[in-house]
Amino acid sequence: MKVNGIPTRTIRALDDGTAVEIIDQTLLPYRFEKRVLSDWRDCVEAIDVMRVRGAPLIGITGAWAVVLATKENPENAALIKAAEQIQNVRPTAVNLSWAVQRMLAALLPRDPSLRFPAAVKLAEAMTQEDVMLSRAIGDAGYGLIAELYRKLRRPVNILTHCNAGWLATVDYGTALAPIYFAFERGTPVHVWVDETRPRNQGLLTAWELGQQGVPHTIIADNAGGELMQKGAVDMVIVGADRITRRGDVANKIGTYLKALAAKDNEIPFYVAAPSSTIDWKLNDGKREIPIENRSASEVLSLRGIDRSGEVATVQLASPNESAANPAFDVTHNRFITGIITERGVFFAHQPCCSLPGSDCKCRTLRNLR
Ligand SMILES: CSC[C@H]1O[C@H](OP(=O)(O)O)[C@H](O)[C@@H]1O
Repeated sequence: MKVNGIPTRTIRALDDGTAVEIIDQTLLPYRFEKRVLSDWRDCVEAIDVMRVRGAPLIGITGAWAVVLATKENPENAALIKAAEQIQNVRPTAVNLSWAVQRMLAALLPRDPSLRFPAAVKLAEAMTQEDVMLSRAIGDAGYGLIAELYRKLRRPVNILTHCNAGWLATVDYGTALAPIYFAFERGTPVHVWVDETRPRNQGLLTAWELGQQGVPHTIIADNAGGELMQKGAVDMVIVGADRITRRGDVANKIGTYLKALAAKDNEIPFYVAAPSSTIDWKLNDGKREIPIENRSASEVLSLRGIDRSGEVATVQLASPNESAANPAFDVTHNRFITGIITERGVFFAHQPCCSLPGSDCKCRTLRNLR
């Protein structure tokens, strides 16, 4: 997508893969600054403190971290040890472990002396693949927005939570991709943007939408239910960090509450994600998806800019307060209308799939496998 009119991606390789350049998202929306990472440990730090964030993007960053680890030492022991540290930085998004394991599976059978160029080639292919996946998700989701517009004959009001835009991927995004496609194709939309405490990724979403000229309004996380009850929300589209084979979805904390409110107000609730976000090993999301617990300080403080325009953190709570900070929650498939993937819109488990010997071809997730 564009930043000040210039096509920009969140990550790109430099110097034949011996370094990568990222956007430091801890400075957005106040400052747009890029950062060069030339050591795999810098990639680990960038994922941990969320200079890069968003399930697909941390996966791609993990892939490039494996490239840099291979550059440093392509021998099995060192590479496997580095990969272990890379994939364990953040546990909830399946994309990180998926990307690291995909790199290892391609590299370990090779002679160590040939691993670095192979790693660069695969990481580059995965980076391009992510862009294509986001575009396909945008196309698939656009149809849902266009269909709603045909019924409403007025701008479609879409609520989104956190940031699942191009900043969460290499380009285009997941939940925001259908919105960008609709806007670019002349279907009028307006986006309600949840601020998304405690890290306020909604400010990234607002910044992204503003850069593309998409109408939007920032709201407090707790305002979504009221807007839904007042008929101001026509659909919800959010991203995902991990989806189980029955369609339970882990996403940013607060997603579950929006899904409850949408169900109660009979508002379609869609999740947008590449099919690589589906963890086929898991079934019951609430029981099986690991939820990242982040530092209490993120809840007890707030990032912004001070009077001099410097990015600063201010203490919100009185000293010595304690806080719980689960970074994700899980929404059961019964609250999800559909999952927008690069291969079209799929649905959670349907009764027909349970019939003995059923080989139904309905668009349930299992037919995505
Ligand atoms: C396109 S997936 C983005 C997904 O990741 C975000 O989490 P975080 O900002 O902590 O990386 C959030 O869950 C988004 O929906």
